Amino acid sequence: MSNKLLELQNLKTSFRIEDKYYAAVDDVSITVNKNEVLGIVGESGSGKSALAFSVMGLHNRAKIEGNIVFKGKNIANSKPSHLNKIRGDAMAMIFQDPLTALNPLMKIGDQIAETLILHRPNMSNKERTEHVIELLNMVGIPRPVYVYEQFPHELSGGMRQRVVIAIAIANRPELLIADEPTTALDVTIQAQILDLIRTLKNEMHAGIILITHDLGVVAEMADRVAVMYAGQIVEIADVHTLFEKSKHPYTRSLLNSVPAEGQDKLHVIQGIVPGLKNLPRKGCRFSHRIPWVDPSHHEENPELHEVAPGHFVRCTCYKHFYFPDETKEVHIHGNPRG
Ligand SMILES: Nc1ncnc2c1ncn2[C@@H]1O[C@H](COP(=O)(O)OP(=O)(O)OP(=O)(O)O)[C@@H](O)[C@H]1O
Repeated sequence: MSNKLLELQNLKTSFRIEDKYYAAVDDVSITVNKNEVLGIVGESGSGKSALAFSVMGLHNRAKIEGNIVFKGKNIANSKPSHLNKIRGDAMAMIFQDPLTALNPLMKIGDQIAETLILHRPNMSNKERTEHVIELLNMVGIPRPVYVYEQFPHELSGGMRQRVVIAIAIANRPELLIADEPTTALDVTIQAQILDLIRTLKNEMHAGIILITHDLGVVAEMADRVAVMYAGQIVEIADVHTLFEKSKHPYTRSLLNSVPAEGQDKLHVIQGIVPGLKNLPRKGCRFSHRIPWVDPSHHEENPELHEVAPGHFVRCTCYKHFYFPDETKEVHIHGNPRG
């Protein structure tokens, strides 16, 4: 039996700005397997959330092209009635900001019960209440019977995020998308929430897409990592390879901008991901951030190249990339850490 849970085939998500559509996710093809955490990293504006919302069918006015194959069925552009059956059931999402994800006027327990009423209508009231308490217990909320009756504003940020997770896992989703699930939390709470997500993978064997700009989180949690830049995947590999043998200049600059043990120098590449209207659509999208690399080293139509089994890199410029304060000779034959 196939282990494949989700397959994005040439996914393109475009938003209308004034009178034209601009792709925020541009020709992305990736797979998420059961019992696997796929990390998606990239700077703000690289298209991570647009990708997640596309999978969940949460874009109202975007144009979606390509296929989103979930458990063998293409759900791209499915009717809302069909998506409503899957969302919160076989597929669920943990949002970045628990305050906006929760209804401020509804008791915690009732908010969790709501998703059970929707997807498991045959559950008795008693069974449902018991299940909600069990879920609150599972996500590590102390005094669950008491918390059932509380409102979101009465809980701390970490506890609220646990409630959001309880809602997401209420129906034992097979695919869980976590979009920056710990960004709003302090470091100790962050570690607890990540532990919880790890437990979910181990106990429920779910496939998890973990979106973050925090490379430390990815290193700790992911099995495979996709690096996004300007709407495209620029590199994808298993987590070990990505951290030890990354090749794409963007990945290398992401890794090199974080202080690491034994590293005496940080290489920060200037600039930001351009806005949608100004995104370069031709050639290597990262080229304007690395102007010292000879233009002839970029491909005209950069493709993902499989440089080792399961390790893909976009644009052959990686072969010629070096940081300005390194010597060219050391790097021209590959990554010094590789
Ligand atoms: N509904 C929308 N309409 C128009 N443009 C949008 C819309 N949603 C996102 N965008 C644009 O699409 C691009 C990708 O945004 P997205 O939110 O997916 O990035 P991201 O990588 O998730 O960033 P962050 O880490 O800040 O959440 C950005 O340029 C953003 O401004």
